[in-house]
Amino acid sequence: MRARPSASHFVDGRPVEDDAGDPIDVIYPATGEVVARVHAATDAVIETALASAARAQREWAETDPAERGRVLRRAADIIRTRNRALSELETLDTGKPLSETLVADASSGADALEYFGGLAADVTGQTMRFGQDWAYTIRRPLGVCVGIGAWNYPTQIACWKAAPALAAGNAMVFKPSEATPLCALKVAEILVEAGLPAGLFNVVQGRAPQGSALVADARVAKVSLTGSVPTGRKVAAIAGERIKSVTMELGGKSPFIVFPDADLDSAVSGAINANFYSSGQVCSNGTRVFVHEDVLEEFTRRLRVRTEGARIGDPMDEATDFGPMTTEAQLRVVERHLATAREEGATVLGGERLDRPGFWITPAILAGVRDEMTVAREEVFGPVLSILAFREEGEVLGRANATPFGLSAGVFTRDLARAHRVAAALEAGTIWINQYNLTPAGMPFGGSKASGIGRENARVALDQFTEVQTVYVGMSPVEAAF
Ligand SMILES: NC(=O)c1ccc[n+]([C@@H]2O[C@H](COP(=O)([O-])OP(=O)(O)OC[C@H]3O[C@@H](n4cnc5c(N)ncnc54)[C@H](O)[C@@H]3O)[C@@H](O)[C@H]2O)c1
Repeated sequence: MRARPSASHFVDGRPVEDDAGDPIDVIYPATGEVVARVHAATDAVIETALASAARAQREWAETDPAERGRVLRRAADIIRTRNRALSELETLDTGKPLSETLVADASSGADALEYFGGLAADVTGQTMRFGQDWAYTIRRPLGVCVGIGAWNYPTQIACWKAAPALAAGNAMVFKPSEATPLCALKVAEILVEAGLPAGLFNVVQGRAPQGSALVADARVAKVSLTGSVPTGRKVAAIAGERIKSVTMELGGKSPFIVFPDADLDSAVSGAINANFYSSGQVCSNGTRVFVHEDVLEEFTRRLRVRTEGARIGDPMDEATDFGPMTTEAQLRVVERHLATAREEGATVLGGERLDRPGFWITPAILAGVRDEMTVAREEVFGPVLSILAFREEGEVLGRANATPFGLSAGVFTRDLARAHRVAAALEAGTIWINQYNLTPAGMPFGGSKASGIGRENARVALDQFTEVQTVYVGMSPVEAAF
């Protein structure tokens, strides 16, 4: 199986190759086969991308916002008509099963393009009065923005960043993860096909050096990163030194709380989605599953039975619902965490390496996990669900919040007052009540504490790709002291 992009990069409206850059092999995680090869961007490619973005952005900012919106909505329509091919590419890039990618990747990208396409003509300022004088504000695009992606949702991440940036009149240079370089190239092609002028959305490949070169460039006004906390610290430091604004979508160790009155089957489904979807490679996953002592045994029993029913196999078979890890390195991280959890006293059910080519490990349920164990403190980013017992609401809230992360949280209960009381007390950017991991384009998504700065999606993302310019209007003669 081969994926063969027409070139490594997409710059100034067309595919661009420069094989002087370091090679990056694209590996299909289900088999370990090399399916394509791209090259990291050379300085020349980065220069062309930034120069074309800076040039194109000036005109785009002057374009009628309604026209900008039409381009994005046309791109959304094209993505939907090609959903199957794009989903197969996403599966090839990430190893996620087609049963997921057909519904959650290209279509989520299309949702964002459609949503921000609809909002493009509604970027408005305010007016305010000061006696006879008054002032008004204009929301202006920032200029050239850089997007840097993680490997778990390559199409979605590219679209979630491009859509608000472009709707607001910015240009973007996007660097996908080196592990999944293919999907963003398709997004770029489709945007141009939909009528996006050349230079407004460029894709350049590479690793940390290419990412940091983009962030450091004086022409870049803003950086939106999806990645780990350590990378976030580095990227925010480069941006901070140069006073650039940032959106940081980083990692998590989110709590998922099951009260004794919860609909237990629904809570089990929620926990499965919050831990095993995309083989657990989801930033917002609720990996610390706090279960009330009264329902602990029954919850664990149902969870085990359901998890044993997971159909693990060929990701291209639509009947499969659990695929491999995306990279061999991440598989090793998961194995290391499982070994440490065993040493620290957790009972590990599942989590077995499958004897076949590719990066396969079965879903793991860890029982008897305590707060101080490594697996309860560090992000694993794999199919590892930790069960922790609790007794009281106040106790579980304290434990849930005792983490440097603050991305997400989940609460399962039938008690309305408790659901909202607990949600209000949780230190997390996104909280689901009796649901988990749903992220419609109209809902702000992002983290607090070490999990991030800023939000993606919804109107707030548009605000964060613009800045406020204030104009004060004097209506009377000016007085002065002398
Ligand atoms: N909050 C969210 O929305 C969200 C979504 C998906 C993934 N994530 C997080 O992403 C992580 C997994 O993804 P990953 O392993 O690709 O993350 P990563 O931090 O290793 O890499 C992310 C991106 O940053 C680039 N990069 C690495 N070092 C850089 C540097 N010094 N300067 C500039 N760019 C640099 C990488 O090449 C890659 O494109 C997890 O921590 C996960 O929680 C967060």
